[in-house]
Amino acid sequence: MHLKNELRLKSLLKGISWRLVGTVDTLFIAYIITGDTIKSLSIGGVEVFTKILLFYIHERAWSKVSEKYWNKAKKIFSFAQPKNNIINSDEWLVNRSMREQKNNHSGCVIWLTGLSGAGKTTIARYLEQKLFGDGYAVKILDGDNLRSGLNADLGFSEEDRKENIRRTAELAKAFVDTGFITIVSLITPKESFRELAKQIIGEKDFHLIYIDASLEECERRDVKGLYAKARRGEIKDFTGISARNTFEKPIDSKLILNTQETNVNACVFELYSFINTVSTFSGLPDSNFHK
Ligand SMILES: Nc1ncnc2c1ncn2[C@@H]1O[C@H](COP(=O)(O)OS(=O)(=O)O)[C@@H](OP(=O)(O)O)[C@H]1O
Ligand SMILES: Nc1ncnc2c1ncn2[C@@H]1O[C@H](COP(=O)(O)OP(=O)(O)O)[C@@H](O)[C@H]1O
Repeated sequence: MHLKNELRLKSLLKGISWRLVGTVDTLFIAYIITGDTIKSLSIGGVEVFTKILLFYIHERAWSKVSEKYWNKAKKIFSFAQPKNNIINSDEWLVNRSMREQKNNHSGCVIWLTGLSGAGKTTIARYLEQKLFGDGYAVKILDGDNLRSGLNADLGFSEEDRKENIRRTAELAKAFVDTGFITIVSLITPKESFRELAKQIIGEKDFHLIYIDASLEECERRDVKGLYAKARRGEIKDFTGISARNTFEKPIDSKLILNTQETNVNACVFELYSFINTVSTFSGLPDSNFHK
C-alpha cells in the first residue's frame, strides 16, 4: 500500500478504536447525568460518528504540519524541555582556541569544488605538502578516499551525494575544532550542497574555492578513464555527462583557480597566499614560497 494511504488508514483506525473507548465513557457519563438509557444511547450513538470524523480530520491536519513549522514550535517551547547534558565544545578543558594557540595559527576549511579531473586532488596534495612543510597543522579530506571508508555505503544519486557532503562537512568541522587547516576535495556539484556544507561548518570557517576547468578539458585529461566509461554508458550518473547530474558553477566562491590557464605551482601559490589572509598566524617562520 502507498505510504500516504497507509497513514490515512492508520489515522482512521486509530479514530475508530479511540472512539469506542471514548463512547463507552460518554454513555456512562450521560447515563449518570440523565438517568435515561435511551437518551444516553442516542448521545453516544451520534457522538461516535461525529468524533471519529473529527479525530480523522484533526490527525490529518497534524500530519500536514511541515518540519519547518514543527522545528519552530520546538524552539518556542524549548524552555519547557529538559536540558540535555551535552557540553558545548567551548567549555571543554582543552578547547579550539587553546589548540590554535599551540599550533600558532587558526583552523579553517578550504573547500575545493570542481569537476572530476579539474585538479582538486593535485592542488590539495601540493598545498598540504607546502603547509605541512611550513609547520602548519593540515589535513586533506578527499572524496575518493572517504568513499572507500566512512562513505563507502554511498553512491552518486542526488541523495547520496548530499549525504556524502553532509558527513564530510561534519568531519571537516571536527578537524577545524582541532585547529587544523582542512582541505576538502569533493566535486560538490550543486549550490545547495555547498550551502549545506557552509551551514554545517559555519560561514566564518568555510572558504569555497572553485577549481575551474571546462568539461571538455576534464574529459580530454580523463585522469582515471572515467569519462570514457561514462560516455560508453558503463558509469551512470557521471557528473557533467549525465543530464541529471550537471555541475552548477559556484556563484560565491572566494577564489577561482583556472587550471587550464594557470599551472599547478601558480595555483597552489595563489591558494597558499589566500590562506595567509584568512588564517591568522603567529610565530611561524616566514615562508619562501616561489611561483
Ligand atoms: N558517477 C560519478 N560521478 C562523479 N564522480 C564519480 C562517479 N563515479 C565515480 N566517481 C569518482 O568519485 C569521485 C567523486 O566523488 P565526490 O565524493 O567528490 O563526489 S560528490 O561531491 O559527492 O559529487 C571522482 O573523483 P575526482 O575525479 O577526484 O573528482 C571520481 O573518481
Ligand atoms: N593547474 C593545474 N592544477 C591542477 N591539476 C592540473 C593543472 N594543470 C593540469 N593538471 C592536471 O589535471 C589533472 C587533474 O586531476 P586530479 O587532480 O585528479 O583532478 P580532480 O581531483 O579534480 O578529479 C592531473 O593530471 C593534473 O596533472
